[in-house]
Amino acid sequence: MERYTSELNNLSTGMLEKIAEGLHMKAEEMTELVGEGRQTIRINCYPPCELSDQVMGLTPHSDPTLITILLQLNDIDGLEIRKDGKWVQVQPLPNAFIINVGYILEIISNGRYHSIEHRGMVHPVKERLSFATFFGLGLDGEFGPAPSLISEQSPAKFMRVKVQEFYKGLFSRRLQGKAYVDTFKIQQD
Ligand SMILES: O=C(O)CCC(=O)C(=O)O
Ligand SMILES: [Fe+2]
Repeated sequence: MERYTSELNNLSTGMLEKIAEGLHMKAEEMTELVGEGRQTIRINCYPPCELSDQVMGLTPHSDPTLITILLQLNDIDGLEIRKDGKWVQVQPLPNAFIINVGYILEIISNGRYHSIEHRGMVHPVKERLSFATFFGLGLDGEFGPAPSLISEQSPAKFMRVKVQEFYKGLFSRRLQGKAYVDTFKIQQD
């Protein structure tokens, strides 16, 4: 477990560096924004349910992370993402991770990356297990769109927010689609 979490930490750091490069952010900016980051893990266990077409395992949401690295432990279908308004199944591939973009990356990238709305469905006869490793921010400090991505032509689309307030606000509301990120949007006219 210790090895898994530390390897995944390296993987997420490497991915965030590449994402920063792709966004043409200043090289150190992502490292400074993320600091030591905050890694948390959730193991999801969805028992089988005969009425699988009438119940939900995990309600639609986006993760409060920069990125989430998801492992479908026993390769059972169930993860769905919302694409163009429709729910699309994500087929588990053996020995492959699924990377989800979360709210924090959406805000830091000033909306260039979109957090992905997803949900967990249950299987009629098989138990489903998934292992989610979340990469968020340490509780001190604040974050907002990366300064190097903001200009007169490309103004900030999101407000800056204290990390603690961000998490506090999140946990005081119901898990509900992507609505939370919208509360940080700056109205453009
Ligand atoms: O079970 C899954 O595949 C998704 C889990 C998930 O979205 C989460 O833990 O945030
Ligand atoms: Fe999730």
